[in-house]
Amino acid sequence: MSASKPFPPLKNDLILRAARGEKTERAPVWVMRQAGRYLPEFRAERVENDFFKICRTPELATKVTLQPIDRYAGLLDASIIFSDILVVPQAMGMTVEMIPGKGPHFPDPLVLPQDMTTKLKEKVDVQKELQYVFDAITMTRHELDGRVPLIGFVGAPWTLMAYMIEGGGSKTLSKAKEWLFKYPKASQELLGRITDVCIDFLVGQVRAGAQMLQVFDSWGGELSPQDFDLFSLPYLTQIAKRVKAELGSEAVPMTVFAKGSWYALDQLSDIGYDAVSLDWTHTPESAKAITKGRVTLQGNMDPNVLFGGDEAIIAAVEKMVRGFGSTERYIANLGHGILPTVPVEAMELFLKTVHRVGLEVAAESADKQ
Ligand SMILES: Cc1c2[nH]c(c1CCC(=O)O)Cc1[nH]c(c(CCC(=O)O)c1C)Cc1[nH]c(c(CCC(=O)O)c1C)Cc1[nH]c(c(C)c1CCC(=O)O)C2
Repeated sequence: MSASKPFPPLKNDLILRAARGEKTERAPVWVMRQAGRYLPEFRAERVENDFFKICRTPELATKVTLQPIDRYAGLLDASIIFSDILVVPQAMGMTVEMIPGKGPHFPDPLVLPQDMTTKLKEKVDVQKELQYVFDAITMTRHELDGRVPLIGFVGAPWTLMAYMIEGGGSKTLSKAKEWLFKYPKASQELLGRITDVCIDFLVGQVRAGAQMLQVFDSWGGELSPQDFDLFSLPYLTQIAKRVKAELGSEAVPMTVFAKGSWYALDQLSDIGYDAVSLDWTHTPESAKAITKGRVTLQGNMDPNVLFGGDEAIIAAVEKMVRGFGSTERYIANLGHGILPTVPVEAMELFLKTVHRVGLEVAAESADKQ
C-alpha cells in the first residue's frame, strides 16, 4: 500500500493545536493503551489471533486501533496505532514472543557485548522490516476518515535496551544495569544503534500518515538522574532533533514520556519535544512551575483511580483538569497505560468528566478576560 491516495480532511485537530501551544476550546483527551485488554472486543480478537499477528496484519491492527474510537465515539481526541515498542528489537534481528498473562519474552536475549555482532543485524532496513506498521498506519488514517489524528510511537533506546538484555520484564533491571556499569562503551554503542532505527522508524511512520509521535521511556525512572543524563537523555534528544530535521516542513508534534523520571522534567522541556507526558508523581502546579510554558503537558491521573468508583474518578479529574488549566498547553491522559481489568464504564466516565470540566474551565477563563 502507498500513502499516495490523499487522506480525508481532519475534523478534530484539538490535540495537534494543544501540542503546538495554540489555544483549544477544551482540553483534548486520549489514553495510553486505549486499544487493549480492558475492551471486550479486543479480548475477543485475541482469542482468535496472536498479539504480534495482530500487529503484523494491517487489517487487524486497523480494526483494533479503531475499537476505542468507535466505542467512545466523540469522546477521544486521538487514536494511537496498535503496535508495540518491541517491534524494534524484532526488526534488529531478535525474536520476541508475547506470552498471555506473562508479557513479552525474548528466548535469546543479549548477554555479552559481543552478542551485538551475532544476535543483531549489522544494517537494519526499516522500510522493509517494519513496512507492516507503515501499511497499518496508512490504512488506519483512511478508516479514521479524519475523525481524530493518528499518533505513531516508538520505545526509547534505554527502555528497548533493557528489554533486549533482560529478555522480558524485570523488577530490578540488574542485567541491563550491569551492562551500563561494566560495559559503558558497548552500552552506548547499543543505544546508538537502537536510536538510528527509532529515527528511521518514526520518519517512516509520519510519511505513512502518523500526525503526531510519542516516545515511551517506560523504564526511565529506573535510572538515577546521573545515569539518565548519560544513558537516556542524549538519545531522546537525538530522536527529536534528527526526526524533525529529516522531516523538515512535514514534521509533526512529538511527545516524550519518561515514566518515573520526575527529576528530568526541566531537561525534558528543552530537548526538542513539543509535549512532555507526566506520570502521577507530579502535581500540575509543580510541573507548570518547572516547565514554564516551554512544552505542552500531558497526563497524569493514576490509572488505578479508575478502580475507585465514580466519586473518586470525578474528584481526581476535577483536580487534574483544573490544576493544569484546560485551554492552553494541556492534553488530558492517564499517568501510564490503562490496566486490563478497568471497567469500560470507568473509562467512559473519565472521558466524559474531562470533557465537562474542560468546557467549564474554558468558559470560566473566557469570563475572566
Ligand atoms: C513497555 C511497553 C510495551 N509496549 C508499549 C510500552 C510502552 C508503554 C508502557 O510503558 O506501557 C507500548 C504499547 N503497547 C501497546 C500499544 C498500543 C497502542 C495503545 O496505546 O492503545 C502501545 C503504545 C499494545 C499492547 N502491548 C501489549 C498488550 C497486551 C498483550 C496481549 O494482548 O496479550 C497490548 C494491548 C503487551 C505488552 N507490551 C509490552 C509489555 C510490557 C506488555 C505486557 C504487559 C501488558 O500486557 O500490559 C511492552
